[in-house]
Amino acid sequence: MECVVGSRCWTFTKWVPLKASSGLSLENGGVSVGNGRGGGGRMGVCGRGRVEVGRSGRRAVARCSLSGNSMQFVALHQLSEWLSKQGFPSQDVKLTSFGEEGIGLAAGRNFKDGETALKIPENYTVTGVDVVNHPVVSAPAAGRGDLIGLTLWLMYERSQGENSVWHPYLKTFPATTLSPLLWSAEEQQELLKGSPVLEEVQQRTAALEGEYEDLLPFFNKDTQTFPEEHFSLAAFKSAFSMILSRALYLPAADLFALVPFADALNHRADCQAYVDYSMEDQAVVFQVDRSYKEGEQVFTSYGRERSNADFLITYGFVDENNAMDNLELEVGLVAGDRLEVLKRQILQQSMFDSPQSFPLYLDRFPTQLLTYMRLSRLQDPALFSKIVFEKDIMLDQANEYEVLMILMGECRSRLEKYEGGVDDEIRLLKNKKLTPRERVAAQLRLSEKKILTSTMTALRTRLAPIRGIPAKGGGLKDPNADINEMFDMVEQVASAPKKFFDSMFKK
Ligand SMILES: C[S@@+](CC[C@H](N)C(=O)[O-])C[C@H]1O[C@@H](n2cnc3c(N)ncnc32)[C@H](O)[C@@H]1O
Repeated sequence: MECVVGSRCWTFTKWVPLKASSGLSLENGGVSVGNGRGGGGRMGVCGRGRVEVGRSGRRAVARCSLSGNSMQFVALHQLSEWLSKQGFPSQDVKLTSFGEEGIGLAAGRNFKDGETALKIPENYTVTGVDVVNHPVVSAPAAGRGDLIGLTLWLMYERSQGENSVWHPYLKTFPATTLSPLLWSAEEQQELLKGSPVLEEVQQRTAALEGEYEDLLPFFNKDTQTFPEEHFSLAAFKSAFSMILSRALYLPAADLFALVPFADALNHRADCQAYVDYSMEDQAVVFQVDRSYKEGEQVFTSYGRERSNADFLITYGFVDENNAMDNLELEVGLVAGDRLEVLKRQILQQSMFDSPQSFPLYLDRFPTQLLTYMRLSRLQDPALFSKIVFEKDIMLDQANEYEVLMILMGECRSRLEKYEGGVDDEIRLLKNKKLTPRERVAAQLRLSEKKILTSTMTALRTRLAPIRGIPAKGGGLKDPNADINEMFDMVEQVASAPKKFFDSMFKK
């Protein structure tokens, strides 16, 4: 079977014949397939019914009670056994339970930076090709995206229970994810109140429900093949969020794939290594980007430029160490500006639009955002020549003051949409009784509020000398006394910024 994806072609020899076990080993809480090289490292069974997984590198790995996790433990064992029988090649990593992050991969030996930790032949993966060739789901999946195709595949294979050839693999998937796509409308409203992600979650939920509506005629036509129990809206959403969190996008093949072992890799913010397809090896491969000691959890990156909102929707977690976490700020030219045509030309030359989005990070925002705003508020065409998007050049003080105050007003009005401030979220997160959904939502709100408050601090620092706020060792004369009063009002009065700047910020 051939699958042509652009210029890249993936040829599949589907499902390999059963082979004798190539040496399954089940070691001290970690499960590996193959020759079992590596031993148990620092992991060890401690006492009756407890698997202690000790400190693993930089991360403390949770202790897991065998009684609590025994089903998962057995499932991992069965997966390894099954893969071995299928001739799945030996890997130098072990499927292991890692507490909060769920199952992950532990190094089965010491790794040096750049070494290959995973090489999984393509015939052990599930992709769009399997969906197209599937006797049941190929029809409803036709013309839909890869993710929906894989969702239908998962729903069907799940509905087959132990009769599915994939049962040992599917059994190791977590029961659910914390993606807000699975929350009720009320939970979305309540837990994401104030966050810009709420609208996105609502839109995506509606799109998902629309997709299901579209599929219903297929399901209703043959309720024996598609029983309500396994093909309900809830089952569809659950399968979709599972695929969203597990299917790996393989850039070199330009497709999504379910890949045993590789889809157990957890994300770490400072990691750059990612899973990809190797044409040469006809396999899915993963090279580590640092050294690991045997037993340490091996990490991947789920994407370097992704916000926490994106992580929450896709994977159901918020990464507190995400240096690329950001909030988008959309700005535009002022409607009715007499210099609009000229300004538009200047924007176009630098490949900017109106409206245009810019990211606000915890510790920075782009110089281009300030330049854009300076241009948008400028009324003296003689200063146009000073506009350089990559450089932080103040055009004149009044313009600078206006721009900084507009940004300040926008941050303030966005903060006011949430309930409580940063401290309230920190306090809330100390409450051990929070549900997992409440916890991830509070983590997200906290990360967003922090971005807004730190942006406001940065703006105040820029504003201080312009406003004539005394610096250490001497007073500054206020050069903007005449407009100060007006902007003070803008910063203080909650409703004023919105009214005043509505034309600037396109919602
Ligand atoms: C591709 S799967 C990885 C395997 C998964 N841990 C499991 O138990 O099957 C992605 C899921 O792992 C979890 N995960 C991965 N990285 C994480 C992290 N840094 N923090 C919290 N959860 C993480 C999330 O639940 C996410 O939806």
